[in-house]
Amino acid sequence: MEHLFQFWSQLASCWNSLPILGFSLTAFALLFVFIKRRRSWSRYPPGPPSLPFLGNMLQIDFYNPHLSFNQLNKKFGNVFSLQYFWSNMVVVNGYKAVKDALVQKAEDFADRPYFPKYAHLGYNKRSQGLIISRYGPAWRQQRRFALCTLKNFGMGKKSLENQISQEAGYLCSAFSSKEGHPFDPLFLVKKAVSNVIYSLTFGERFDYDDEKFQRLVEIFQQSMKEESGFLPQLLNEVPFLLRIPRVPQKVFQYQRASMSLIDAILKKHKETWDSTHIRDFTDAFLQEMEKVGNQQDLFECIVLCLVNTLVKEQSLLVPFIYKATHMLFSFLSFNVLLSLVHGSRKVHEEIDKVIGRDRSPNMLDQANMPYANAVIHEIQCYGDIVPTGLPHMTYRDTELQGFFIPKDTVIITNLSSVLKDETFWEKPHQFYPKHFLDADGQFVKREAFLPFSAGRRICLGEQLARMELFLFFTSLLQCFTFQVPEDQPSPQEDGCFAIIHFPYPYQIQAILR
Ligand code: HEM
Repeated sequence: MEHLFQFWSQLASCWNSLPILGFSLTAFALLFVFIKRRRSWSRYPPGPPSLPFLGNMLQIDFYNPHLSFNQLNKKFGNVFSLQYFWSNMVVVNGYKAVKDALVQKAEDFADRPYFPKYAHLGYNKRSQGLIISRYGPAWRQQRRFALCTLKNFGMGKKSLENQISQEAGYLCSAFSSKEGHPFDPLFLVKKAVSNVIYSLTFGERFDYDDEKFQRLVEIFQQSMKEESGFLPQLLNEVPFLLRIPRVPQKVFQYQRASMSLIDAILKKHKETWDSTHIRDFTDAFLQEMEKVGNQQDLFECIVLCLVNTLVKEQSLLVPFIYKATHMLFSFLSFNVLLSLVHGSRKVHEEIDKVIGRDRSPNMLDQANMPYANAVIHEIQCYGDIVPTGLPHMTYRDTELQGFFIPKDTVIITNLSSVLKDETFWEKPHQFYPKHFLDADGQFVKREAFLPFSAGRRICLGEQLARMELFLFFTSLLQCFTFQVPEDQPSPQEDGCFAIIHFPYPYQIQAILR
């Protein structure tokens, strides 16, 4: 009985001290987390000192950010940090570090930052469309839908190959109509690649001199330019500035105009839409929306972002169209430019041997054309089409190359530093197709060839892009020899930057072979 009493009194005293015990345990746990966090932060990547409020904004050339990053890379190593106002940013450089991030730790680096400027333009906050969508169910659903629909409309198949070959034929006719006189090829090339994406998306191609088409192409081009420079970064990081009357209208006028144009096309599509006859990507998209709208519980995020208003519909379409066309446009304009500067005799010889002059190139020819294939790959390295990739964000706290990177840190994968990584490429700063040829002149794949990025967010249009690159490239060089007009300077090989790297305007003569 005495023992029982003792037991009860001990239990009661413990019970009384429980709050103290609980408090001590919580304090201990918090201290432990604090010390652990401090230790982790001590392993945060190094970076240049930053100014209060502005951070490192004044140290970056926003018209050539990859060049600024390359300089900082030399000083601070492959993984360094920057401060954009109050956002933490880490720049990852070189093949090894980029591969570690995007492939080895694929999910940790798969998120995208939130862009207030796009929300202001009318994109949905939770899912701003496939390219800029946050990592999660809405992104997964959109990616699956886009891939599946692109395949249904011929990506990787003969039907799309024929369509691209036909467009390449139209481009060659437009070039030959210049009858060897000097002209700027950029606008024609832009129209040709735009047509491939537009026919996939809207089911129609335009004549090159169609006024509506000219305006559409011009507006998309200007929209890309609106994304570069200091001001858009400032508006993104200090979003209350977007509330100042007329500021967003002025800064993003072309993006707004492009949305209105697509609005009109979508409206027309809706009027003629027939669920039993899906003509193009937009029809498939409208069908998906109807399906999703009827099954609210299925894809909650997609419903949020896609159903009801036309502006929300564009979340998927607008970035998809203009980013994709501009990447292809940039490649092809560099293609003409580099053939011009570095000569194309060996490609001509290979085309004559494998394809001849009487039929159009097709994708089966690629296996027998190692030199042309090597040149196409080298143009992508040398042209550096998407030098800083698209921004990623860490999905959780993670480690990279021994550094601690907290959740929600903006990550820039400096693809330029991968395509010009001195530890992987023999002559990274020269146009050198031998990077992709072995000693017997056969084509070899190189692991540091990542123009389409890697991992979860790898370019969705890679297959389509590769098909277009090969068919346009071989069709143009089958028909023409390019030369610089006598009174013109040789074109500049470097380009201007607006997320994507474009060549400066240049003049050529396309001489029929
Ligand atoms: C030469 C042509 C092209 C190049 C060099 C290129 C390159 C890239 C790069 C570097 C990214 C960023 C990947 C990342 O975030 O890590 C990307 C994303 C993307 N690209 Fe391309 N691209 C090209 C053409 C295309 C085409 C033709 C399409 C459309 C069919 C397309 C659709 C996309 C989409 C939808 C994404 C976003 C993927 C996602 O976030 O899940 N691209 N591309």
